[in-house]
Amino acid sequence: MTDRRTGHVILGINALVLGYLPAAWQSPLLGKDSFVDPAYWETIGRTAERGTLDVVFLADAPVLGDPAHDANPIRLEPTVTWGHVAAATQRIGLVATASTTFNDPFELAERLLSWDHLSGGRAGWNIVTTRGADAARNFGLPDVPLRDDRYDRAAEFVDVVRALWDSAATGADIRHHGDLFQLEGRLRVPPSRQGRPVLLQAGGSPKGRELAGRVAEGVFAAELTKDKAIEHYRLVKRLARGNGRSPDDVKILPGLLLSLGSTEEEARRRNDELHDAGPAAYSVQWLSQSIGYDASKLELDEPFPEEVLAAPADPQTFQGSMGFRESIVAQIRRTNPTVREYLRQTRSTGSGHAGFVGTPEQLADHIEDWFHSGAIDGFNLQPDVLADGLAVIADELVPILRRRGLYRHEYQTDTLRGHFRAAAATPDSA
Ligand SMILES: Cc1cc2nc3c(=O)[nH]c(=O)nc-3n(C[C@H](O)[C@H](O)[C@H](O)COP(=O)(O)O)c2cc1C
Repeated sequence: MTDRRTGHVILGINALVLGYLPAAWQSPLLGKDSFVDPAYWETIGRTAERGTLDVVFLADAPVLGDPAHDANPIRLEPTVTWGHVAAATQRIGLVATASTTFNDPFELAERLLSWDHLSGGRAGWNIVTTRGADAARNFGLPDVPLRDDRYDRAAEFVDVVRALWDSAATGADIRHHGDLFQLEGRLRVPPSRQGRPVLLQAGGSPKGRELAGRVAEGVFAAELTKDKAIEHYRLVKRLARGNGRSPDDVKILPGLLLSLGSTEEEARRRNDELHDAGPAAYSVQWLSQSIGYDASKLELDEPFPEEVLAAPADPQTFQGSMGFRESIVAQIRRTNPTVREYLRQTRSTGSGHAGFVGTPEQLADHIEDWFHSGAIDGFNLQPDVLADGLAVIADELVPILRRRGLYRHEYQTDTLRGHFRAAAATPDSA
């Protein structure tokens, strides 16, 4: 029996530009330039705000994506996109992903705090270390640094950024002489309405979770099953406590891939049509880059060989996300499907992120179940096509959650940090 929590869930939207499925661009609601159209992005912000959602989020990497497994290979830089949307909205939180491997802490601290000012205190930074050699080559490197080196840099990078944000408040220079960064000085940007941007983290390896426990106020996670999500939830809350923080200081927001319809059949038909309209090899390519093995070489009507599921020989050099890989392998081990069955089932169960195909009422049931089970503080929802999927969330899902006492009727707070703090407390069981 789970203890019934009081308070509301957190609802984010991981915009993924046009939607999480590669065929999203074919929607009749979109033009060929929607992804660079200011009006498209204003509509995303305003629709999310109409639903009193907490935050819109942009995952990102500083590289042209591979359309074989990236549904949105071309995209604008997130802080610029959300800078524009901030001017068209008043309450919705705005989270941009930025790499600690391919940025400079002073420049990023200044850019994020400036944007936080102009958004009225609604900015958040999703901390990632970036995966894949393609991004590295854009910065003159043959490959990304080893995973632990990336996270050692991330840890020091974040400390420098936070010290610089402190200097904005104290007016005192910082003198940082660390292993990776040396700087003396202070920011020229004053503190924002919420003081400083909210810190989020995405990355499920041990060092990723360690960083989350120490500094993150939000964790964008990949959890395919409720029991693994509960495990992850309790781990990060424990890590926060271990760093002298309240478990309420960090909110856990797994991603959820969505295809919604007015009936389950309609939702399934929409999901199938979008998958069928996309590249046939997309699911195989996504799986291959997630587990670090060319899945097209596997026997379709056989289960996954153990050597494919076993942990990467060297996690330091594994090019994907350990967080995604672990969630996929746990999902496969649960039902031991053939490769063909797995690729088919991922249409509804998701791969990397959990999937959901159904009605807004059924989605509210799912959210309520995971929330009261202590598996989440909210979800980072990822519609198959944003152009219409986001409106269903704002206009149909939110009213259902409100009737159940699970969501705000109107904004009571006006900063992103305020939205997070207004959400339900961590259950005692966590
Ligand atoms: C839910 C989730 C979302 C992620 N989003 C991004 C992203 O937008 N950009 C990025 O470069 N890495 C992203 N990552 C990967 C990591 O943040 C990071 O890049 C790192 O290199 C690999 O993370 P991990 O091995 O700790 O999972 C994501 C990972 C997870 C689990």
